[in-house]
Amino acid sequence: MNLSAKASLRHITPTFLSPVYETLAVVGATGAVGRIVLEQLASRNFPYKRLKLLASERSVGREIRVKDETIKIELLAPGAFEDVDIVIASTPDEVSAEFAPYAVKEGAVVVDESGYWRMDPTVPLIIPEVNPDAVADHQGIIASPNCSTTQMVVALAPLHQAATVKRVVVSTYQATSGAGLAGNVELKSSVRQMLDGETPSHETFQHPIGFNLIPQIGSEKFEGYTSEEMKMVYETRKIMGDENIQVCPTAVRVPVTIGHSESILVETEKPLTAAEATELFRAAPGITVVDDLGNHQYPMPRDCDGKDDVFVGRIRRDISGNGHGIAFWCVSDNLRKGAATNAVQIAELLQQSVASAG
Ligand SMILES: NC(=O)C1=CN([C@@H]2O[C@H](COP(=O)(O)OP(=O)(O)OC[C@H]3O[C@@H](n4cnc5c(N)ncnc54)[C@H](OP(=O)(O)O)[C@@H]3O)[C@@H](O)[C@H]2O)C=CC1
Ligand SMILES: N[C@@H](CC(=O)OP(=O)(O)O)C(=O)O
Repeated sequence: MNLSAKASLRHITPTFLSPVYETLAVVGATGAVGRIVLEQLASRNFPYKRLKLLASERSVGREIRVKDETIKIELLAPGAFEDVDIVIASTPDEVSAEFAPYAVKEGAVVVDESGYWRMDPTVPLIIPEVNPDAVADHQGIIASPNCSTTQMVVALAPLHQAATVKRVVVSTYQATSGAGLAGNVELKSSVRQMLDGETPSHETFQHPIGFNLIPQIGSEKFEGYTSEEMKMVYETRKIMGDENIQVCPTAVRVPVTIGHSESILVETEKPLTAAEATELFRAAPGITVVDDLGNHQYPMPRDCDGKDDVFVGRIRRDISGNGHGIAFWCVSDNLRKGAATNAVQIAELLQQSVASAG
């Protein structure tokens, strides 16, 4: 797909679509990502005739207001998808592993935010700005990538298309909401306990997160890299369709509630100047460039909270390398482009592919 075709994706809104999928189910509707999915469905005017909300037995019967409708949460269980066409799911991996197969058997297509299905060879892993055509290959389940991977790949895609990405060194600064609703609760209580002179407790994170940085996200996975870091390696190659891309990640949890930040050094086969890279970022869908160091302008998590784009700044040449490196900083709202927005955009692509096939 060329950049101008991709640029048109920026303008995709489903408002012109009729609801080819009539019943939409949002699974995990009570969670950090699920809540934003509901917000996105309303703000993007996603077409459906009926909306069903599902979660665990802890939430059954709770009422959630979506647009001008009040909807009761139902139990996620076999049989729940008999009348459902499309599902947007944000549940823990093990929940997704169990329910997605029966949802597909019951006739639904599942867009899944969890990590469970992403590397399954039968499951497309999609960022609509990067590999929208892969949606046609689905066999019932489509995966949305890891949040740190998504924002990095949105930024790398235009550079890859113009100059072929060979190697990436990335350090992440990941918000506590990456660990779900419990993550932000723990950040606030940790800060409060420390300000009160108490010993901070911790459960969601490996260490107290208040006034701290934790260089571990996920569990130990491969040669000293964590599961979160290896997702950035494997998922990047799958989405970009290039097994030769080398990624060296360090993932760090920081005491910020919303917005993952990344410091990225990318080496390309064809050399790029900082000005050329900046132009490529500016022309790419889903990216906003904020880059004026002299006037203290660069992306920061507080400014990206609630926004759908990936924000890129501090774009500069790698002064340590051989002219093939570009360094930059990128930030996105992990609950939006890193999760809910990307999933809703995938569902929009599905609507369009079904509408144009029919
Ligand atoms: N937070 C982020 O930045 C990102 C998250 N993701 C992925 O999205 C998924 C959800 O994450 P997040 O929203 O942060 O997590 P939360 O913990 O905030 O929410 C989890 C949701 O899953 C539901 N759930 C949990 N167990 C069950 C069960 N047994 N049956 C039915 N529903 C269940 C919960 O329902 P209930 O309220 O009833 O317990 C809740 O709605 C995870 O797979 C995560 O890896 C992906 C990208 C980014
Ligand atoms: N693990 C990420 C968020 C996330 O949920 O990722 P995944 O969907 O790959 O488990 C974080 O904690 O910031």
